[in-house]
Amino acid sequence: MAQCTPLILRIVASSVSVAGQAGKIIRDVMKKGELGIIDKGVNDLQTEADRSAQNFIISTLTKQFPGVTIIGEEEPSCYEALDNVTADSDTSVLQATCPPDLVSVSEKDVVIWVDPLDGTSEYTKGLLDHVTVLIGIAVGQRAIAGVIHQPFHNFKLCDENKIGRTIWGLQGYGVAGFKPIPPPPNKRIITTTRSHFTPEIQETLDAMCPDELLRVGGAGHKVILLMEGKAHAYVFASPGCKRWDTCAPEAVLRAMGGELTDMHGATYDYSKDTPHANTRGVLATALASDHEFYLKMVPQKIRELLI
Ligand SMILES: Nc1ncnc2c1ncn2[C@@H]1O[C@H](COP(=O)(O)O)[C@@H](O)[C@H]1OP(=O)(O)O
Ligand SMILES: [Mg+2]
Ligand SMILES: [Mg+2]
Ligand SMILES: [Mg+2]
Repeated sequence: MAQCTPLILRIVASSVSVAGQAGKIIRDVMKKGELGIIDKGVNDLQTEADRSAQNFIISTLTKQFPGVTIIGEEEPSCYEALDNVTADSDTSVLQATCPPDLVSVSEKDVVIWVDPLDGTSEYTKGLLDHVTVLIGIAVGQRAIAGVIHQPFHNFKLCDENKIGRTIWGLQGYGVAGFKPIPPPPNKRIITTTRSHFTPEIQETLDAMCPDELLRVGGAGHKVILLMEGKAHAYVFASPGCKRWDTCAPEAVLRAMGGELTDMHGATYDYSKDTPHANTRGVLATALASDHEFYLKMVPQKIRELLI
């Protein structure tokens, strides 16, 4: 790969390739049927697919970008250096024009947030469309690029070449791998958690009076629903999500023209020493111009709880 290609494009190109390969690891574990489920806490599972996919992603990216900080969801005990990893890059990303303000970013400025398998609870239940691989790229405090790979997209076609899709986005460039569709006007469709529902989420949704509610798993999957025009807003008035759940979705959504913030309207910090928990919840909208409208409907009591 030409070293004159800006670092940020090289990281996105490698992340696109690595996410697709991690998706195959996730499908192979499901095919084998031995999920190796471990309980990490309350309503918080890990499987062999989470472990193996993270090991592969971090081994590969570390080898290519040794000066970049990489933070993954699963514990470092799951990470072993793999000698035989292939260091591919997606050539279409390398051909993209780098936004001028990102041309001279260096390795020490970058943090990569890895969620090797988002939607683990749904994965263990066979709700395979809800699963994504998330690789988010931050420069300083800001999520500026992201890759969302959906390993079981078109799974029913049974043709290995047509299974899975990868969407990537870069601030100042836009999104690729997918043609975004605007949500229907004059409607209020909200997507929220399937497996981490709480009375506070219910109270927030009641205040927002949606025409339709889509309860599905995964932060990546819900942002895909926003991009597909199937929902207007993603509402999670609860503290369970972490930075690796939102870094890639936030960057991709914003590159499309949407927005993702906490429930107070502030952006999360993605620098390397930041806390991992998204304690102030998540609010995402397909159209950034709608964001304020949804923010205003969050009950004061819920805002005070999410600090
Ligand atoms: N209470 C929680 N504990 C652990 N992870 C959570 C919790 N709430 C949300 N998450 C993470 O955020 C994602 C989106 O949440 P939800 O599907 O409930 O809307 C989940 O798939 C899970 O990521 P992961 O599957 O990677 O562990
Ligand atoms: Mg998890
Ligand atoms: Mg996750
Ligand atoms: Mg995960």
